[in-house]
Amino acid sequence: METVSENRAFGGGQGVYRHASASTGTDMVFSVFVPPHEAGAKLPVVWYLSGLTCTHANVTEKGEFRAICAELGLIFVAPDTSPRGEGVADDPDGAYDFGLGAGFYVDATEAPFAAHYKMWSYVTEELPALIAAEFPADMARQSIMGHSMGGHGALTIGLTLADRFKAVSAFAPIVAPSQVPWGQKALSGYLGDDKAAWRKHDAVALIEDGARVDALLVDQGGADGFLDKELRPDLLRTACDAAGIDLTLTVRDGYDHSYYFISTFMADHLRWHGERLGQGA
Ligand SMILES: N[C@@H](CCC(=O)N[C@@H](CS)C(=O)NCC(=O)O)C(=O)O
Repeated sequence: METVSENRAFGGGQGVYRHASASTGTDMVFSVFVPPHEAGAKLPVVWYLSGLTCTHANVTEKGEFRAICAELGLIFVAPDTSPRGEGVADDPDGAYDFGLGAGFYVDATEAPFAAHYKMWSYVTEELPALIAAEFPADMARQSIMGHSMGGHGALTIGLTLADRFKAVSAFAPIVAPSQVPWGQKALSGYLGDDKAAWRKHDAVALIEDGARVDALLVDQGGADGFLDKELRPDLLRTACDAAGIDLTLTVRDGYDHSYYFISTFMADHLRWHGERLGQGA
């Protein structure tokens, strides 16, 4: 692992790191905030998965998570959203919603994407092992959150690995990719036409098929331009109600899809995670 940058922040350290990923077969960059802590202490880990077009940098620079993570003693990890570099296939038209910056947190099975687009394995296996080895992380206390495509990632990973994550939350998530244009394009492109494979990467379908968590926290901007066509939190509401999952879904009037929205509600989400990770209110 190579250090790209390290900066003192809120008494802790904000780092950006690069490593050669066996999952993707590319170099991958991620960021980690380590709050101030006593020597030898192990701290819980909050995973943040980003949305379309993002790298680790968007939330790292605009997410406003550090003060609350320092207060609560939470490590905050932000991976990239796709493999990148020479030989990595992109959307044939260079569109923003598929290919580079749009890995959708799946292990692709379709050529040419299967060669490098292994974001599920990267985020659920390889990067956690690296975090456990290199940072003062208590891997028995992890939680996951994300935005938009990253909200989809947080929900699907949190529902699938429910024993691993003590809290799952999302900002403006894609909740049912099988039913919306962004998701249909991505899942068909990465996984092919087998809809059974899609269901493992669709939060609403996972819940319909029996996946369970005790509770979910979702905030959604009421003025988000993607709300009705791509995000559809109503579908998550229906699925959670039918399954008995305690979903706290709040539509925030006037807020859009941007980091102005995310940063406004970041502290609320991290406090909710902190309570469930044993780090106080
Ligand atoms: N308007 C964007 C659509 C994609 C978008 O809104 N991406 C969201 C995640 S789905 C984001 O976080 N963008 C980066 C940022 O706001 O910093 C574009 O066309 O690039």
